[in-house]
Amino acid sequence: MSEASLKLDGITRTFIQGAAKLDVLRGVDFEIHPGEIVALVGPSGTGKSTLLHIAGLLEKPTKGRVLIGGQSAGDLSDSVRTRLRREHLGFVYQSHHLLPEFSAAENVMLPQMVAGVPKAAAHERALTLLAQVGLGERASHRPPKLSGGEQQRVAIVRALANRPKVLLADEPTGNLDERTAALVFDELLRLVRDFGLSAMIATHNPALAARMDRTVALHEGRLVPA
Ligand SMILES: Nc1ncnc2c1ncn2[C@@H]1O[C@H](COP(=O)(O)OP(=O)(O)OP(=O)(O)O)[C@@H](O)[C@H]1O
Repeated sequence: MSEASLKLDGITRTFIQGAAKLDVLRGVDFEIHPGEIVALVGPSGTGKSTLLHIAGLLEKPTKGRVLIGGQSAGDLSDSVRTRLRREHLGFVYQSHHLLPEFSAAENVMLPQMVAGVPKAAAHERALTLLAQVGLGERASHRPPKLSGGEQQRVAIVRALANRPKVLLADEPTGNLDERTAALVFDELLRLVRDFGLSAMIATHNPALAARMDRTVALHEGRLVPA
């Protein structure tokens, strides 16, 4: 089988709060292969967000290694790690985290410009991506003028703007009503499949989990098939 897009090797994460010690992750070993879409489930508080933050290089594990396309992130300087995150990983949160003072297109342009894409090319790509989620006519609108579903669509294409290899998403439709959530989730899956990405998506919704290629659950700090 080809090399894993994302590999977690013996990941542990312990939080210390005063005298209390909380072992949230206790040795997670896991691989996502190119093009594979994995649902991450588990009761609230089992560590799904913590695991996604570690996999997304937003947080460091207490122990263990994260390998992105075969490269171990822990061996890298902060600046190279940041570049690896920017070039290989896209992240979608439950809340859209769009900048309200910028238009939808500008929100999608920003990560590209930070990565050095010229403004005109970033604008063109933003418009192309927004059109792919039915927001071609709304590109110049600012987020407060968009519906919740539209805001989350913008957040999804923003995460894809720099052509990541792996998309990580934490309850990406968790703030939407059931019908909108189903529509936005359809679009998310369609883009991930069309672009040939790997993805790990945390969800509390069994119907959404069932639409992914496989499901893993966090149980007592480890990932187990579900
Ligand atoms: N920075 C932190 N400091 C201390 N404890 C933390 C920190 N971040 C998370 N935790 C604790 O780690 C545990 C796992 O939290 P996490 O948010 O990863 O769970 P989750 O499975 O994503 O939950 P939910 O489904 O409710 O979003 C919780 O008990 C949480 O309180």
